[in-house]
Amino acid sequence: MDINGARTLDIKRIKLSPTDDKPKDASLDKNETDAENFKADDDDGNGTGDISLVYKALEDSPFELDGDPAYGLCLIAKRDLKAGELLHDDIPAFFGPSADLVQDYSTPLCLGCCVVMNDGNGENRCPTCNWPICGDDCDNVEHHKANECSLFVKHNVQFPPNVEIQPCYKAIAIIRGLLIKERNPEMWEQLMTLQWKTQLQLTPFPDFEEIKENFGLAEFGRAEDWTRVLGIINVNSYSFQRIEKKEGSPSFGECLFPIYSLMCHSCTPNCTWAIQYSPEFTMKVRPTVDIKKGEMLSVSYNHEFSKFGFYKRQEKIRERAEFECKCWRCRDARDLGTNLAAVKCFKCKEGYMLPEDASDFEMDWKCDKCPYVMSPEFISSFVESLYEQSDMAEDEAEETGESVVKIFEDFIASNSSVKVHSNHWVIAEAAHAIVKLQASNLSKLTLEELNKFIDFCKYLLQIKNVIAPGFSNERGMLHHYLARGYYMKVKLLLNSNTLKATLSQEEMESIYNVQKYALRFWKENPHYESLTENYKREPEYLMQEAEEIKLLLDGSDVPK
Ligand SMILES: C[S@@+](CC[C@H](N)C(=O)[O-])C[C@H]1O[C@@H](n2cnc3c(N)ncnc32)[C@H](O)[C@@H]1O
Repeated sequence: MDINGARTLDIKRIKLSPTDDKPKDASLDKNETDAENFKADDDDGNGTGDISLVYKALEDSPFELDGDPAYGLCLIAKRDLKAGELLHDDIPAFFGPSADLVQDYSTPLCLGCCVVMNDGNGENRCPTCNWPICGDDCDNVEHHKANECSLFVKHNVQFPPNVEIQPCYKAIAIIRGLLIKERNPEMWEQLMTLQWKTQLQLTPFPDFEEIKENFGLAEFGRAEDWTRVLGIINVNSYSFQRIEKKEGSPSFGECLFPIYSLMCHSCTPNCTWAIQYSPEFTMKVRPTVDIKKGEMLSVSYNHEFSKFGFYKRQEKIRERAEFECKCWRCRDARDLGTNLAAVKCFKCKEGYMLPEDASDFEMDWKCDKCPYVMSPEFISSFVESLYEQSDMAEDEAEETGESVVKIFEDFIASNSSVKVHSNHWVIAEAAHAIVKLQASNLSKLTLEELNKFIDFCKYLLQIKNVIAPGFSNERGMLHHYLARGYYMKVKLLLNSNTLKATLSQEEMESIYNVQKYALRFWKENPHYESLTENYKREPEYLMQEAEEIKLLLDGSDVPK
């Protein structure tokens, strides 16, 4: 029985009791969701709003609501979806600046566009309420005026209030959420369908009576509504950090999207997302691979999660998102066969150690060649110390005068297949660091260095092909680096008149194909429109370089 049972019963929201079902997120088997497992209950933080409003909001979209014992509510494809096609645009119900990365009130965030106000505009204030607004030309000043501005004037809330900057800005987002209650009761009711407590509930809610009092807003809203809106933000909001279109300072914010809040996370997602610049902060989502009708849509809630092997990743997700990830990759200790977490056996030094059952976080790790077992805590601290070692590469380079790239290469040589699997995430991270360091310096590399750079890109791609398939940012960026590395190699060979003797026509064609793929990635990337002019130069170089390779393929000369 699927969630439609809930719709016909017209219950408010569904609670899914955990079961032993192991659904495939790539294709949810509706028969696996059991009507007996659904019950309306708000105690554990599931929403209680009117779910029919969600169905209504989804009417024109290419996906629909479903439920699953492991994930809770989720979105599934209503029809086959093509990789790269743009899905439904979601406009935030509300958004707010996020002060997690700023120190104190000396660099406030603009209440309009969320930009960090530094020396140039740090003193600018809204003429009505005297709170920070970056300037008269702020794209989003109207959002501030329509929300907290008159409330602050009415209650004489002065900037800065008697709370630290992080809870202060969180309170602004909450206030904006609370104002929806009167302004748009239907949207409020829809927001109330959203999950508002994390599965693990590791962080207690603050005392909102006290915060309201300190803020000078003791009379505004009920403390339980403040708590509920904070919970909704914690579980569902998407954050952004970037350089706004106007050059200079970064902007930090978080947005609450009424539809995409229902999308679940996967460590090998089938969609990618981006938030456009202010004033709209529209969320764009595209499938990275073809998705079949009935399959669940998934994104990565935090792009950082994916690079880790399963154990470290699970730890991060528990700590940061406060749930136990049940995605198909997290149900496989071998990370879909990539062995991103596999550690060389300490005893036989032949086999690799992994737990036999990924769902049991506390299970001992076992060698695949001998009977040796080890506790996950021990393995985790061993891996952590290896990672710290590679993380010190830059400091070591500064101390010894050696090149950082050489230090990373030595780290890989002495640990890959020796202490950990050659695909282990600490090795892949070191290779990634080399690629990133050299990518901005390609024209200075020798042929030998370029060949190594190309090999590192290919090594990383064979991992990403599995854990981030299709038009993922990871694969797109790696194709971009690879294409640029190939181009520089062709240039070097051309300059030494050895091109024809070194690369066959077939190899040149495959270089051109990598360039075309990298260009397609840029064209279909939802992040592209959010790039500043500086970043847009990268795909422009790529385009010129692809034209040159095409000329060579056609037998024409290109400028040396
Ligand atoms: C943004 S909400 C997604 C919608 C949510 N499932 C619901 O029922 O409203 C995020 C929450 O969904 C659940 N969730 C999302 N992805 C999951 C995953 N891969 N494994 C387990 N739970 C997941 C977690 O409880 C998480 O806190």
